[in-house]
Amino acid sequence: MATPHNAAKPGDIAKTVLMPGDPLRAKYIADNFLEDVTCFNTVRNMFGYTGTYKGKRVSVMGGGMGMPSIGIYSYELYHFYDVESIIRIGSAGGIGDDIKVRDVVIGMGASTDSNYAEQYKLPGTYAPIADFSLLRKAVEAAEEKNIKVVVGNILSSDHFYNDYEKTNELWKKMNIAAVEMEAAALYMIAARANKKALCILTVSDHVFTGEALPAEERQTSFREMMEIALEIAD
Ligand SMILES: O=P(O)(O)O[C@H]1O[C@H](CO)[C@@H](O)[C@H]1O
Ligand SMILES: O=c1cc[nH]c(=O)[nH]1
Repeated sequence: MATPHNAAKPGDIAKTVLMPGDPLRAKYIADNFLEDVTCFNTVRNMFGYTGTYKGKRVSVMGGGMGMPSIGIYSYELYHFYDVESIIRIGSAGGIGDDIKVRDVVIGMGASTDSNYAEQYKLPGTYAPIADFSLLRKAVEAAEEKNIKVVVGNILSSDHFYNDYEKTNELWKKMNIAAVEMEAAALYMIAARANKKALCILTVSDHVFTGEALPAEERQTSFREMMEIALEIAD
């Protein structure tokens, strides 16, 4: 039962899928953390793998950049492949003054400048939030591993390059910790499907200070976030 974007057959994908934006980060996780790995998707090079982590069956698949992209992949995983939980693991730009490069940020809520919620025809403003059980497990796993995490409101933006330079200052006034581009849509799709989602981020650069992770450090700095996500997969 393939979809236009996923060649997996029924049963190929585990109940929990870790979803980085970059498909090569999915491959990195499969190569470095999983055992008995099989590749279930290469359509559009959006690699997807299933393997085991400490004996647990878990999948990892790229989700692409932006809400339309993660919207397609997460919708298909929830609705056509019986996936229960998607844990996005991504990079983010720091916004809060107390946020530093390499910090791990968990999106309890995901504010957005996107109109992704328009499709639901709601008579008000929807607040996209993480699944509490996944959020709690992630915080507990981080505590056990002595990893400091910031839990708060993140911004899922349609714009990596924004023409209006005051935008991030306005979001900062509302106590937004960091900016990325997918979590709000993922949280909405999960809610609508009655499934679970969480977004864990590593700060790769800071929007105001200009501090940035060197390219070669990105993979290793993302390790803590990957380990938290793998621990809570069930
Ligand atoms: O590192 P990933 O998961 O791709 O996430 C962030 O990086 C991309 C922008 O460079 C956007 O997808 C943003 O959300
Ligand atoms: O979406 C993103 C990701 C990393 N850094 C940013 O500034 N934005």
